[in-house]
This record gives sequence, structure tokens and C-alpha cells, in this order.
Amino acid sequence: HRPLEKSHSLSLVTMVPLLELEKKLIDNLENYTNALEQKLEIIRSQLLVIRAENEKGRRNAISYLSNPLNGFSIIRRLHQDWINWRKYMEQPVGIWQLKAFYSWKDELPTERDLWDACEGIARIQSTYDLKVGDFINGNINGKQYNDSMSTADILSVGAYLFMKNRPSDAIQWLQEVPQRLQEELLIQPRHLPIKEVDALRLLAEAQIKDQNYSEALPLLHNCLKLQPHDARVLRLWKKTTDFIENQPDQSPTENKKRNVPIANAFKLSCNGPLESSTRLHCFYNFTTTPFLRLAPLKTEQIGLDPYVVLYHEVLSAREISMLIGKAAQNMKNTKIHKERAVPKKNRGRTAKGFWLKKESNELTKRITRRIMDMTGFDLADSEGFQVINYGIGGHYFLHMDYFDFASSNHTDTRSRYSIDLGDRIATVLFYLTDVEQGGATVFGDVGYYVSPQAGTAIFWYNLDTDGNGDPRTRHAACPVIVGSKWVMTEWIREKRQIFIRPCLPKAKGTSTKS
Ligand SMILES: O=C(O)CCC(=O)C(=O)O
Ligand SMILES: [Fe+2]
Repeated sequence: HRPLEKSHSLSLVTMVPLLELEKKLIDNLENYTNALEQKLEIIRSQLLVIRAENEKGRRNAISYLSNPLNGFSIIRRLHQDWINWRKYMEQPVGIWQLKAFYSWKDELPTERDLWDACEGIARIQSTYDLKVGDFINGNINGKQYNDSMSTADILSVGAYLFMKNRPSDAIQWLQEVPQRLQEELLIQPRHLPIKEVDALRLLAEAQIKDQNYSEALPLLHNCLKLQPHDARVLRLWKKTTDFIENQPDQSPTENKKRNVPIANAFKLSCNGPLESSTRLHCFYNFTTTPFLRLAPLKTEQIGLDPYVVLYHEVLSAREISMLIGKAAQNMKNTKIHKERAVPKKNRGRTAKGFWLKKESNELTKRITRRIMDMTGFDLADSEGFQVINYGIGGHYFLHMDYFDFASSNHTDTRSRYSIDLGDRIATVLFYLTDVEQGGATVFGDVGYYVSPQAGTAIFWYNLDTDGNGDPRTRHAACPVIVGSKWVMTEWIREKRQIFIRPCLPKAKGTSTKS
């Protein structure tokens, strides 16, 4: 049911040091320019002197050389000085800066980190149906930001999608590139050139892969204008014209999109709440525990069946900043590049988690008591808190929180101990931050949609009253668009609740559990 807990994309908080690293690199590059400048300065000033002497000699060579001071000097100059000049020219510039650069290379994000980020960007764009043209110009979901993507950024996302065999997605990004390259070239020369011909060819290849042969042709034509004898382009040209000749009436409107139902469900539910029932209301909960008579909980019903409620203002700003502070500290310490032995699958969650023991300190103990007030459950055997910070486009795909010990014959790797504690009867999910855009928790099958709001907590039962997993609790964390989403989960185990929430056969049910 559940993707691995650990995913390896970078959470926003682990990305903070990248900005510091970048500053070091920029300073280093600046030092490099200083070293270059110093060398230039030395050469330029010397040039004046040696050229003056040479010109003096060439004005009247014989007269110049007839003076032994000069005749001797030119022999010495060409024997000694010029060898020294050659040596000086050979001396590399910025050796120190180069060494420094190497020393930092392990701190740089890896290819894998970049791919995860590409995937995150692509996920935001596709989940929320954003126009690539708007998105790259900082117009995100109708809001204009003062930031944009560079041509290299855009190309990188396009190239990634192409590599992942998603040509029609790739095209949306890649087709932004050629025009921009031309415009940029007019403004300033590039240090790390993206070759226009490469961008055009990649776009053409994506069009071919997507079977838009007639779109590919003019692109290849332009490639050949830039690089007439490029063998790869010529091959693509041949392939494309062959296809067009053999299938003259290929219709461009032909539906090539594969339908991925579950992905569509995810997309649909992330795009805003459905009409919700008017029977839902807000109230003060005075009753779950005696303590609530003194401090009732502000409760908002999200849905009755399955039962999901939101408790407002259950964490203070101070508590939140302590939780985030503690988790952030620990997440930053987990070096980005360690833990690289990642299974290929399980990209279902793109966030970093940090486990906090319930007994860690006064704060966690207090929160534990509060959860008991919120749920009425005994938390003694329940799991620790997991504090999660989502990364770029961070999400958690549709899943159930329960393991389904009751109805499935579990043969996976879960420990005996975990099974003894019982399944995850309920989930409490605290929102530690607001999220500017995206990041909702959605129950796709029943249309519940909850936007994160710092200090609130959502609570639901994963198991129905006969102890079986309730598949309607299938939920997801929608991709974060803008913002740093922090949440903290508490999964409550079933065994201890035996007298608190005894198993009841369903009303008309066919429960087999006694
Ligand atoms: O972050 C969210 O909104 C949901 C997280 C979740 O479903 C989980 O951690 O199991
Ligand atoms: Fe979940």
C-alpha cells in the first residue's frame, strides 16, 4: 500500500546550504578573474616596455645593433627572456581556485538530484495543467512572481522528459528553447554555450518520437542550415521523410495520450474541492476526554463517512517553530549525498522525513497528550512523530496509511513487532506551515480537500469499526507549487484501543472478524 517512507529528493530545508555553496563558488570564480587580471596586468605593462625597445631597434636596425649594448641585449633577450615568457605563459592561472573547486565537488547536487527536481517541476506543471509558457515566466497558477526560468533550466526539464520517454511533455518545454536562445545571443555572449543546433535537434527528436513527423521536418531543416553535414540530423531527416512518404494522411489530431486512471484521479482531486455536503459543520469538541471541558477543540467536519475532521489551532506558533527547528537541524545534517542506495521504484513520495520520539521532551509529551484529547486513543504503543518537509513539487501519491494486516496475508518485510502493535487505526496529521500554492491533502475517492494551515491537524480513522482497512481513506498530498510544506504525522496503532474502540461488526456487514 505504501511507498517507502524515505525518498531521496531534496526537501527545501536541505537545499538551503546549496545557496551557501553557490556563494562560495561565485567568490571562487571571482578570485579566478582576479588571478587572470593580475596576469594580464603584468603582461600588458611588460608589453609596453619590450615593444618600445623593439621598435627603437627596427627604426634603423644597423645603427641600433652597431651599439654593442643593443647587440648584446637582443641576443640575451631572445635567449633568456623569451624562454621565461614562454614559461610564464604556460603557467596555469587560478590553480588555487581550481583546487578549491575540486574540494567542493562532493557538495554539488548529483544528476539524481537534478532529475528529481525536473520531475517535481514537471509534476507541478502537469498536475495543475499549467501552461509551460506562463510557468517559465513566473506566472504560476494565475499569480505573477518576480522570478522566471532560464533557457538552460527549461532545456534541462525538456531533456529529462525526453529521456524518460515522455515526448509530448518534453515538446512543451523544448519548444520554448530555440527562440529564446536566439534572443539571448543578441544580448550577451554565453560562457557555457547551449548550441542552438542541439536544442533544435532534441526538439525534432521529441516530435519524431511523438509521431509528429511534419512538425519535425522544419526543425531538422533548420538544424541542417546551422550544421549542414551533421550525420545524426541527416539520419533523422531520412527517417522522417520516409515516414511522411509512407503515411501521407497521418492525422495530427490522433489521440496519442494514454489514459492513466489513477494518475488522473490524483490530478482531478488536486485541482480543488468538489461541492461539499451542507450537512457538515463546525463545533467545539468538549467530550472526547474530560480535559476538553476546560479546553474544547475547535472542530471542523471535513466529511462524515469516512469520518474526517480538522482540529483548528492545536499547535502554537512557538511549538511549531520548535518542531521545525529540531527537524530542520537534523535533516540538514543528513548529508545530501549519503544514502544513495535507492531502489528505483517508490518515487511516490518526494519529501524528507525526520522521526521524533514521543517521549523526546516536554513538547512532544504535551503534543502526545493533546492527540489523546483529539482522538480518545491510548498512544503508548503508537508510532513516533514523523516531521516531513516537502521539496520541489513535493507530493505523496494516492495511498492508504494502513497496512491491512486484518485482511491480507502479509508476507512482506514488516516486523513481527509491528504486526503485534496492530494496524494503523487512525492518522493525525499536523500542518506546521501554510502553503502558498498547492500542497493540499486530498481524499480522491470521496472528494475531500484540505489546504494546509499552520497549527491545524486533520484526523481520520483508517480502519472501519470491524478492523478492516477502509479503502475510501485513500489520500494523497498534492504537489506543492509554491511554499515550504511542513507536516507532522502520528499513526496510531490498533491493539491498545481494544476497549476504547472495540471491533463492531458493520451494520449490514459480512464481517468475518470476531
Ligand atoms: O502531507 C500530506 O498532506 C499527507 C501526508 C500523508 O498522507 C502521509 O504522510 O501519510
Ligand atoms: Fe498518508
